[in-house]
Amino acid sequence: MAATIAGVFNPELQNLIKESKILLVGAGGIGCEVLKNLVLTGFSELEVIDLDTIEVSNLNRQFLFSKESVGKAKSHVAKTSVLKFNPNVNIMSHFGDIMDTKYGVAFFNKFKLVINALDNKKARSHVNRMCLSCQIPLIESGTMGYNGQVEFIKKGVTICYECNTRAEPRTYPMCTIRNTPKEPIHCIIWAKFLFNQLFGEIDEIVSFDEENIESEKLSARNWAIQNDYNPKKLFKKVFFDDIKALMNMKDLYADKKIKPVLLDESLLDQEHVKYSDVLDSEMLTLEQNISMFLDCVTPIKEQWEISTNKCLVWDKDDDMMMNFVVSCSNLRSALFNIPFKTHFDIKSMAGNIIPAIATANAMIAGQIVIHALRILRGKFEKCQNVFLRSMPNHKGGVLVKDRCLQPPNPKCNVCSSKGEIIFTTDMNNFTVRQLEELVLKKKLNMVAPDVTMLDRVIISSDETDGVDMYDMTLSEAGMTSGCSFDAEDDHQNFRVKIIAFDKEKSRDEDPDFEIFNNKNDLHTANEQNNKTKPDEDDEDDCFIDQAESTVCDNNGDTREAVNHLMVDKEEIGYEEVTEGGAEEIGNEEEEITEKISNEEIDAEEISNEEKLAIKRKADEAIEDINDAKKSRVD
Ligand SMILES: Nc1ncnc2c1ncn2[C@@H]1O[C@H](COP(=O)(O)OP(=O)(O)OP(=O)(O)O)[C@@H](O)[C@H]1O
Ligand SMILES: [Zn+2]
Repeated sequence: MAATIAGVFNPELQNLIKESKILLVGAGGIGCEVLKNLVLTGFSELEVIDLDTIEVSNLNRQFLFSKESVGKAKSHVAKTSVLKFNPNVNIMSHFGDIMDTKYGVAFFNKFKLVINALDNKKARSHVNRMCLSCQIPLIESGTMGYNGQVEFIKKGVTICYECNTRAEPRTYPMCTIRNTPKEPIHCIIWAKFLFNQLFGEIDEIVSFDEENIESEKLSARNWAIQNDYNPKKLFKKVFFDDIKALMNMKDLYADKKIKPVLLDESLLDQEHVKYSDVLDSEMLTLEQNISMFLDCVTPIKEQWEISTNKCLVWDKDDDMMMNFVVSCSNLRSALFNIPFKTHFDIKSMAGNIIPAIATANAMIAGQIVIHALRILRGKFEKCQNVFLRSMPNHKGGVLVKDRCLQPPNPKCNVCSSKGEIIFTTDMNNFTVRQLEELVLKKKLNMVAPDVTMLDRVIISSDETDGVDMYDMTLSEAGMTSGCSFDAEDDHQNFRVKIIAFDKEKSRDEDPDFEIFNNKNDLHTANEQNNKTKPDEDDEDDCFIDQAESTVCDNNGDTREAVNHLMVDKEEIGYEEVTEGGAEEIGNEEEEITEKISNEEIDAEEISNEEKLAIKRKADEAIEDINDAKKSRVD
């Protein structure tokens, strides 16, 4: 393989590649690409873990899987497929959840490097903590549409995954979309899937009872063709019969609050209800949604019949396609007791659903392996974060690199030793169970938390301890405003001191609890009348400011400008694959910088015009990086 081909890598690196044990977490879109790259690069000691089985919808980009492998464990099939590239590689595949306590410190300690190719924040945070605890370098990655990033994390050297607040993830589990929608967006995604099933490229199967999912004969498309896309029959099938089938799957809704309700049968025969005079910003009634659905099926079917390969691409600017998604998602909402949305809202929400792009995953996976090689050689300083942009920058590049490693945030609850957070809630109503589920597990990403207050155990991860205070409120459990307690997760080697304040809920819409990183944030929040949550842009700005301050020093404009240009230079010279190969910059500003760094000219001697030129270039470069960061994927 590549590592052993003379001239590709030096003998020392060849050995490192052969001998280093690597853990890959996730064998999905990015994971498949990474596994293939690792094997083809010559890595020979690999373990891969994934908790999921293969779905039809994975096949378009997770190329290690084929139709025959649908339903099988991703990790096992991925292993079998890449062994065909090189049968001499030692790969162990695990079909399991990386958060399972059986993958503890002893498991992680085996690895020289861990690579995350995950799709959720909780698992990412968990692996982050495990790697910090075991002092193992971690490569974190993600893509969204054409965007993506690769981040290097090492305790004491870089920021960790949790050093900065991250936007909430924008992906949705398929089971929620299929069976237990809770929000309008779940119904909108479902409606788009249904559209694809009937008229487009089939991705997820969202309709028609589960037993027949694999049966081609009863696929939604074939059913619709057999019934000549009769709108009324389709309406009955999707919004009545399928729901009855879902309701019969007792286990699905056994202990959940979310259960579908059946619509009134008389709606099947309702007269046409006019909706053309309803503005896009106004809400349609249930009856209007039904009429809209019945009206749009036939025109779309006619478009589909004459389309290339009989395949339509959903387009938010096509009135009929838009009406289909509006009516289907609102009808689905009616079944699950979810508020309707207006045409206008649905258009913007449906237009923002971002598809996974195979080439973005491939580029990110390539970059992951380049980082892996640097890490093995101990060249951490070259592992700056890399961002994949959706549009080329002014130099025609789509991959941009941070100017330097981001140092750890000393206030981080996870990687700094001073983990302390402020927690406010209504202590007379908030229960110990809510503290465990909503705060410790959901918000703070713990897996098996223990809570002690003044040596008294309030929550124990060990059932045999017999501690059961779950139904008590925090007050009943002995907490008072201003008290502090320790929450820890031994498995993650993560502990944090929590200072709790009692805060009565004055309005229904107030949150059940809030978390602040320090007292100042709490005070600011109180001052702003609880409007605390920074929006996404603020977070990004914060992040970027921090990055800039680590590079610029106080030596005045010229130095700053030159520093900025260095970024530009590195970024343009995205040639590091060749490790120090010549860069094709060749512009005036570059020559000046080189002269300065070679001490051929004194920085002070640069003319103002030249300074301005440098500054202009630098600003463009910074803008590029900032643009890329704004689309950081979680
Ligand atoms: N806790 C976990 N333990 C093990 N594997 C996990 C865990 N959580 C998620 N995964 C796996 O991570 C993989 C993520 O891949 P997925 O394809 O969804 O996203 P991706 O690789 O980021 O790319 P894309 O979204 O483009 O497909 C999935 O196969 C999923 O099963
Ligand atoms: Zn941190």
